[in-house]
Amino acid sequence: MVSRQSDVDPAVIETAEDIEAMRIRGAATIADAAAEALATQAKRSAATEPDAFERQLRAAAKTLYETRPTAVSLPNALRYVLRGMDGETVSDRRATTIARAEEFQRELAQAQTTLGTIGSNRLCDGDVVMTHCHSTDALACLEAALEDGKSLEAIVKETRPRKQGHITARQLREWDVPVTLIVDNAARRSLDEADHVLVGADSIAADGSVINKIGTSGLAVNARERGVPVMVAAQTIKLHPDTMTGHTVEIEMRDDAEVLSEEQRADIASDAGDADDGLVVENPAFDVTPPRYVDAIVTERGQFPPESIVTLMRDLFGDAIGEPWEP
Ligand SMILES: O=C(COP(=O)(O)O)[C@H](O)[C@H](O)COP(=O)(O)O
Repeated sequence: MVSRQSDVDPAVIETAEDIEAMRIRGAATIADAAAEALATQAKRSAATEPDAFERQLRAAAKTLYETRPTAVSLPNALRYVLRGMDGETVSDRRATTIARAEEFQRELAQAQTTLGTIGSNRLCDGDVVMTHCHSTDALACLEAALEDGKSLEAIVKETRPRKQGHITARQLREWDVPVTLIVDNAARRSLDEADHVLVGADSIAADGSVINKIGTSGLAVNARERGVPVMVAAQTIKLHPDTMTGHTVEIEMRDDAEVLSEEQRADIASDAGDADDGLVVENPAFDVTPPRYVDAIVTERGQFPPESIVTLMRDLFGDAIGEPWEP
């Protein structure tokens, strides 16, 4: 539940609720919405003192941060925008925060385009690409390849329980790419038809592990067994700075109802009735793919073997990592 602090603008609360309920979803889209929300807070703040203004912005960042735990693009976006807040007056702080949020959004879009061009080089005319979930970074690679005149086909995993594969299929059909939609369990069988597995990421750890939609790790293991290369498309905003100091990435556990409706539950537990506490639903939203199953991580800074991602992380983040809302 999104907490409602009195000094946080209703538009920020609404964005936080949309992220929590997955009306806004996908790591890059979440980051973009979070930056936008901080800009809105800055624009609408009625604070008359610079310190009060800053407190409001930090409270807004905390509200946004607490929505979903796994996509590091969210705290990275909040940190980036808040670091730009500067000046001795409210109006200076407002202007610098808004400018920084806009800069962030521009760079995010640019990074995705650049990454798409880099990733498209891995794809050849006539290739068949298997996708999982819906990733705008992964789609950017396909879009760039199509713009290059390559013809592609896609095998799109449905991606239970929320079926984000449908969003991917819709986008690919808009681009006129032939799509074969499969249930998740058909992936190993269909890998024989695929030239690449292409997925996005919510977070990438310092050791090159890829945290992405549940099912990615099984897909990657199967792909390795079938000899199909696994490509991860992820802007550097997906790199998780805390993991450099040994922290692990929290995997979001979502509501049972995404997996099992009340009606289905009652059907399974018909003999035991409502009191059946022997029926537990587990609904992890993400999993961790070890680096040895990933062939390349494609970022806007180039493509990397997963084991070398830590060097890029050090370049980008140094050692300065704190909670995003902390000065
Ligand atoms: O796992 C998901 C989305 O999960 P959810 O639907 O639970 O948010 C996507 O693969 C990544 O977020 C990358 O997406 P993008 O490349 O668009 O950042």
